[in-house]
Amino acid sequence: KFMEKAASNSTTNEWTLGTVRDSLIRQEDTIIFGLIERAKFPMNSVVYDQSFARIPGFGGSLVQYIVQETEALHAKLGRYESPEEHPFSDNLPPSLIRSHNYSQFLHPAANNININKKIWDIYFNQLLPLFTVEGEDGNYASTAASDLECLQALSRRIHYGKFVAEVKYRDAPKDYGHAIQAQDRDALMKLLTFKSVEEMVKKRVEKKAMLFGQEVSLENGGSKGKYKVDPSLVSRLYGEWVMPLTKLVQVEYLLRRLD
Ligand SMILES: O=C(O)C(=O)C[C@]1(C(=O)O)C=C[C@@H](O)C=C1
Repeated sequence: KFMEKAASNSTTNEWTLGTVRDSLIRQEDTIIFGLIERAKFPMNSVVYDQSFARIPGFGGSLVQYIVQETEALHAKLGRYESPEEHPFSDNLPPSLIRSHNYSQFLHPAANNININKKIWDIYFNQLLPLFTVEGEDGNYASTAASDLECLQALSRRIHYGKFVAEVKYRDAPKDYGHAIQAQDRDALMKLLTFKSVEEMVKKRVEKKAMLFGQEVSLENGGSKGKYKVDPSLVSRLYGEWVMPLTKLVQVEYLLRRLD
């Protein structure tokens, strides 16, 4: 019994509910800084207009182009071999470098879960109009690059649900096992939800948005309640989209956990 425990600990010692939550907390910073950077630019809606781009040999918009080309470059350096990374593009080139020996913490079914299409739609149709002001300033490439940063940060955070789910499964394999065998989404959702944690997350990201997005001045007083992104919007972003999607990834993963 003891040996069994020691052996299982040695393969999982870096992954606990505490360490995966620490990573989610750190990723909040990346997401909020990304939004602050994007909010520097107005909407620049031509970036999303397929008929504006007219790039020879490419039918899509400027943002589709920068995503496709950047992901192709990153794929060549093995970015999407990491279990924490998920591309938005299909048909990426293979990695040109020696593979890193990533720890086999997740069940192999994790490889088949990628909800980036959903993240893409929500980001462009619902989030962007909330975080940017109307208008055009011509900084199209910077705008598109900044969208890609936001998309990557959101995607990484949301798909991190796979790690959260695996930790939770290992902590309570019997409870989860029953719900998985029954393929009961609602029961899984109930098991993995911690309302009090969600409330804390929403409060913390709001506070971070205040701190990171304040005007810094050497004169007394400093920030006069003017923030680079609206802190209550960041809290809403988490409550309405980021956490629900992270939970969706957890459910999708758990449903396949015993395959
Ligand atoms: O911290 C957890 O337990 C998670 O599953 C992560 C998370 C989140 O997305 O932040 C999602 C579901 C829980 O209800 C609480 C928080």
